[in-house]
Amino acid sequence: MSTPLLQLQGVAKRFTLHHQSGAELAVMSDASFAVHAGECVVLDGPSGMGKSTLLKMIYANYRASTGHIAVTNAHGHTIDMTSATPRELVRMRKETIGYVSQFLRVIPRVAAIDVVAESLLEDSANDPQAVAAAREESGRWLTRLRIPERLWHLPPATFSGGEQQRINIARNMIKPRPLLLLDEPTASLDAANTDTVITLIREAIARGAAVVGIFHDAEVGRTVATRHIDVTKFRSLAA
Ligand SMILES: Nc1ncnc2c1ncn2[C@@H]1O[C@H](COP(=O)(O)OP(=O)(O)OP(=O)(O)O)[C@@H](O)[C@H]1O
Repeated sequence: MSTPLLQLQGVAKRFTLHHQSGAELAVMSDASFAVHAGECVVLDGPSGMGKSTLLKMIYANYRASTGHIAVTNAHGHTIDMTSATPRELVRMRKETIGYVSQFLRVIPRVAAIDVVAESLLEDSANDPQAVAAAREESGRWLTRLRIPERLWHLPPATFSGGEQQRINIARNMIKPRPLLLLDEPTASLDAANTDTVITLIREAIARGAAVVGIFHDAEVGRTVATRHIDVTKFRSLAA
């Protein structure tokens, strides 16, 4: 079988609770699995079991306490996200890993169309044609996700929860990166937009992306999953 895009080996996470005299909270131990191109792995398990923590460790927002998280980058090289340098992490996030977090981290005073286009604008080197193409592509994503045109030139800070979630999805999916992490991407969406996001995820899988997702709505998870992993099995080892 081909090299996995993502491989976790013996990943554990313990939080040190500084406001509780440094007590340790063991959330996960010995998480080991691989995800290949064209797969959509859905993480299952009750609330508080560590699903979001696992995505944050893959994206290296949280540092794994032990273990290795190997991600094959856009150039075919493997980077261990547990020991990558800050420079490598920036590059991995730019080129290789898309991450739709639960909440949009709003960039003050930047219009929605440019918030969505940011990764393409960064690649444009200020070439006017490339900048125009990036904004056009952003407009297509905004249209697809039913963001009314009157909002495109406003900063998303005051948008509704569902609008912000759709901006976050567009912003992180507009550039077709090889690995896509999705943390409850449909949690605030109505049925029509949920269907659109399901279609977008299927398109990402069809182009060969590896997807790892958490879905509040189990039915949505079942619809997009090519495989399920119950994180409880990683939790039961943590004591
Ligand atoms: N930064 C942190 N500091 C301390 N504890 C944390 C931190 N982040 C997460 N935790 C704890 O880790 C555990 C797992 O949290 P996590 O958010 O990963 O669960 P989850 O399975 O995604 O839950 P949900 O389905 O409710 O979103 C929880 O007990 C949580 O309180």
